[in-house]
Amino acid sequence: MESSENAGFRSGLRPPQVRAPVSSPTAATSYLQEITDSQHNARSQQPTGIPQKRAHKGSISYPDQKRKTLVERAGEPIKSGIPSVAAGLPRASTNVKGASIASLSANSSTATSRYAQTSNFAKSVGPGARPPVTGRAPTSMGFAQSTTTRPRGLTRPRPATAMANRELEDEPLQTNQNKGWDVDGRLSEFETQFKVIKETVEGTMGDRKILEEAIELAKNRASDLEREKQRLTDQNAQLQNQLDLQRQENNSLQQEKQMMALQIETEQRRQKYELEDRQREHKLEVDQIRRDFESELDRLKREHQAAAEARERQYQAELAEERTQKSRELQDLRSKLGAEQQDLNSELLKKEREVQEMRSQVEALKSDLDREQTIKEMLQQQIAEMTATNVTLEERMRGLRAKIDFLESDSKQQADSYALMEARLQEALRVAEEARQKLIKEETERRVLFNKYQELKGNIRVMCRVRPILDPSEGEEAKIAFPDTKTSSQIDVTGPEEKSSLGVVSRKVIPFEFDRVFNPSVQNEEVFGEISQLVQSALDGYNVCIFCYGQTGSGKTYTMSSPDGMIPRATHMIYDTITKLQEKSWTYTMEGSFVEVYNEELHDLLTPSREADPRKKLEIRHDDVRKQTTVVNCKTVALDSPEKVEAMLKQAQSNRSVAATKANERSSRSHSVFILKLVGENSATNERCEGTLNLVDLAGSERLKHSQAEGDRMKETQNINKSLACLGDVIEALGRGSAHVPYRNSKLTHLLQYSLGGNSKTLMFVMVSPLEAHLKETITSLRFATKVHNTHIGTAKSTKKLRSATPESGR
Ligand SMILES: Nc1ncnc2c1ncn2[C@@H]1O[C@H](COP(=O)(O)OP(=O)(O)OP(=O)(O)O)[C@@H](O)[C@H]1O
Repeated sequence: MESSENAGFRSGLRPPQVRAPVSSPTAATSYLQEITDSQHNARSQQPTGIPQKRAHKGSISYPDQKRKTLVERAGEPIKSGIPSVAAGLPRASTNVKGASIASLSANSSTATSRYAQTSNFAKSVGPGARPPVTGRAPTSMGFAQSTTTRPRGLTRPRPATAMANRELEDEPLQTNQNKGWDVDGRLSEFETQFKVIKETVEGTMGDRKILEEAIELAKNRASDLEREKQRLTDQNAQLQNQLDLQRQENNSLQQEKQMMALQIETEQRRQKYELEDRQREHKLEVDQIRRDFESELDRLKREHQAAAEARERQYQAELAEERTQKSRELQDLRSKLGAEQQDLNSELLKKEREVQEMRSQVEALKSDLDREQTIKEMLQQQIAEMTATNVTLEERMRGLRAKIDFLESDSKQQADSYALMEARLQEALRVAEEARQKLIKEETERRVLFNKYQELKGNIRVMCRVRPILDPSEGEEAKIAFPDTKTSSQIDVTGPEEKSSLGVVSRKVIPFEFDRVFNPSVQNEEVFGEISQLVQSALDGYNVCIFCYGQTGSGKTYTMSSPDGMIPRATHMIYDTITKLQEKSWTYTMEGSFVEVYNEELHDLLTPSREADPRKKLEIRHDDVRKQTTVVNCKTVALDSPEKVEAMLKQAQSNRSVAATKANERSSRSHSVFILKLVGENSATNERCEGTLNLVDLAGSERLKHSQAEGDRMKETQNINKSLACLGDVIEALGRGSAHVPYRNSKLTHLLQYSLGGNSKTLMFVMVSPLEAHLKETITSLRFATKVHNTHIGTAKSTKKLRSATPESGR
């Protein structure tokens, strides 16, 4: 549009009018559809289908010419190709695609006049001659020129009328005289042309109507769009208003924010000043308080010093008084002690006499026992002889029976002889039965005598064992002597170096006496020989407890649990005895359990810790009637073969190893208790006995101050020391015959309650290291053992009793 306008102004001519080309009727619809697009686009572009009149440089515009009358046009020379004019005119439908609404309306309003102005027909039939048009656009209108037979370059100005034309073209008219003046022909031609033109005009009128309708539609559309535009403009204005409002609001908020920031800053400044004031005040206050405090402190110090001096003076006076009083008391005590010592010496002499008496009693009992044993052997011999006689008699009887059968005679002699034989046989059987009964009785008596003998030996016995040096690298050997070679009951230990008040260094020999002392060369077999009598007591229905006490590495585990230690040997002995006792009508059941006391807690050594149910804690239950102890939730194994004992020991050992850490062997830090329950029944005498054998491997007895333990290790050591001290207390209380024995003070003594009291036999092994480095611990252990050895525990009682009376019980 812009370019075409500029072109128009440059030429100084009227802006060219857009001319809508005539298109087919179907194009009208698409025209309407594209109006909207075209409103904008068409302004800057020339629609392709619209031929545009452009003002070319040098071209001439002619004023519109007045339409000629038919008479005027009749004078013009006939132009061939008129029908083609009709073909070139706009048809019924008009293609206005791409035209702007403004140009369309302009075109539509001038359409008719333009046709009138520029139709070829008008040009061809118009009176005035037109100057030749060179470079004219090859529009549909242009073909009018081709209607002449003349060449293009020879065109001349046309005459204003047909007549003038004729004069101008005189020469050619003369050559075609016959043709040019045929008026009728030409009239009829004109009429034909007129008809054609009329038709064309009518068609054009139709087209015009259609175009007007289209224009109307376009106008409506334009007004719609105009309204839409108006609405959008309104909306836009509204939005603009809103935006303005928002902006205003934003501005006010910004202002508010600035105000707030200002206020905050002011407030902060105010608070800062206030804080500084407060700090100043506070500092002043603190200074004041400090000054007050210092003066108060000085005053108090002075007062305190005065009071302390007064107190010191008073205490010194009191102390002097106390000292004189105490020295008086000490004198009294010394005299009292002298008297008591005398009493004790006399008591000791009395006790020694008692011991002598006891020893003679023991001797007597020993001879009784020997006598009984000889009787027993005699009886056993008799039984053997009787059994042999019995066998012979039975053989003879069978022979006689055979004879009887053979002879089949009823003779009196034979009958008498048979009766005699029968009587003899009966007599032999009776004697044999009597001998068996006597033997059973003897066994019961033997038990009573044996246990009496045990009781006389003391219900708590202490034995000492010194282990050999395993390797020379272990260190220097302590000076330990075994002077009593006859009874093997003494051990002399040379104590550490001592400095007298005169500066003389000496070493004391400390003698200790026990029931038996085993030197390093003694093997487990011999040791077991000494304790086998206690195992027998357990089979006889007593509660027996065998301890191993001593410092770590002194040989406790070796003595108790090594493959040939006390536990396997005891169980083997029990199996052998049980088998032998079967012929004396005794049947035994044996059950074993293995527990550990660690940090005052009980653990089952036969259940791996990963399988143990943490909710089921081991609990100690005592049966006061049966004098028996059971550990609830603890695994108990029926030991019906020696292999089972071995398997049980192995399992206990492996479970104990799991609990051990690399640094600390668990066996040194816990007490292990092997509990063997023995229940025997005699079908002949209806006797029943229930005994328990406890084999205890105590934790290392080293003192806390020597072990220099810390943390968990310290806790362990404290627990060990506590339980060992409790064991000593219990034994002491039992020895004193105290009404209250503090069994419950430790787990170990609580567990062993019925194996440490009146109804029990106790053996303590005190294990000693042969090394000089362990001398102090050795002496401590031996002193503890001596204390236990000096304790006398009340007479043990067997749990043996008769079962409820049965008809045979009188036997
Ligand atoms: N009579 C002995 N004959 C030979 N070797 C022995 C004897 N007594 C102990 N031993 C050995 O001495 C070492 C320490 O013994 P043991 O482990 O029995 O000591 P412990 O007192 O049980 O120590 P812990 O308190 O750590 O369990 C072991 O190697 C053991 O084999």
